[in-house]
Amino acid sequence: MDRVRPRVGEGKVADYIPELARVDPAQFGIAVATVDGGLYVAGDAGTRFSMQSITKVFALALVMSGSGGGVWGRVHREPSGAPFNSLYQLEFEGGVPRNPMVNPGALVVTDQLLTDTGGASNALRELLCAEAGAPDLGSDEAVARSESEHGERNRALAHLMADFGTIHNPVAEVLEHYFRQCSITISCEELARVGLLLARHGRRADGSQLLSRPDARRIMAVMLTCGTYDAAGEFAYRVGLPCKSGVGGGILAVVPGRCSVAAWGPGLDAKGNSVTAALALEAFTDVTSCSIF
Ligand SMILES: NC(=O)CC[C@H](N)C(=O)O
Repeated sequence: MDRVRPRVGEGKVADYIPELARVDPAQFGIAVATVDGGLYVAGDAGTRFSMQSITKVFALALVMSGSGGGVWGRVHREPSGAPFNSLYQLEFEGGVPRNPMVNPGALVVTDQLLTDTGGASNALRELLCAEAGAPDLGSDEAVARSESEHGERNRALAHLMADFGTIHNPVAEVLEHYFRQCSITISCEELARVGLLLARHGRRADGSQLLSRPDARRIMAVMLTCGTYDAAGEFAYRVGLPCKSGVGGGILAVVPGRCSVAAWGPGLDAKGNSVTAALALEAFTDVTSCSIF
């Protein structure tokens, strides 16, 4: 906390989704959940925030546990080196997104989830509720509406992919589910518990296996290389853990076999990653030496 406290309030809250711009930037929380049942919290770890792109990890987990490899024909697994909502790369590369952690890739995953389940955002909500031990997790309707009303870029990405044949379900339906998925709210404490799904190599809180061990490993590899967009190299250098960020200011990091760390501070840097959450994760690995390297 000492390294982060003087920086709380730094960065800029996401305002391209106007509802997110209403969040007080002077907040910070962190929670560490360990595979043996420990939970350590500091700051605003109990305050719920908009999960945003962190949901992309768990949508991918559901798709990999269901249709398995089906989605990989329509999305690559390479870092994009471009912003999460970039259009030019998508068109240049024939409508196949670079990875499932950027918006177009996540839209493909949502499309697959719709096909697999017929109700993508519900399946995801149910998974998150069960792993967090919080049955009341759900979408913030005002944020979902705000995303939809200001979602022209996501619409452009989805329509471009539909034109290339990458998206199979009706574009409006895919977007609706995607916006509802991104607007789910969660606290650091709850998110850290959800992250244990990966720390336990795919085993759920109830002891059942959602993902095979190799698939859990693959998802963490995608998080490490793509989870923080065009800052993934910087995160690997500074933090050294698989991470996934969201424009709500949350970042989830996983230490395989040991623990899951959720940090949150609403102020973002220019690449859309939380300034204080990144600092906190860097301090965490510096102090604990809990890194995969
Ligand atoms: N990086 C993010 O968290 C982006 C998610 C956001 N809902 C969007 O689609 O733009």
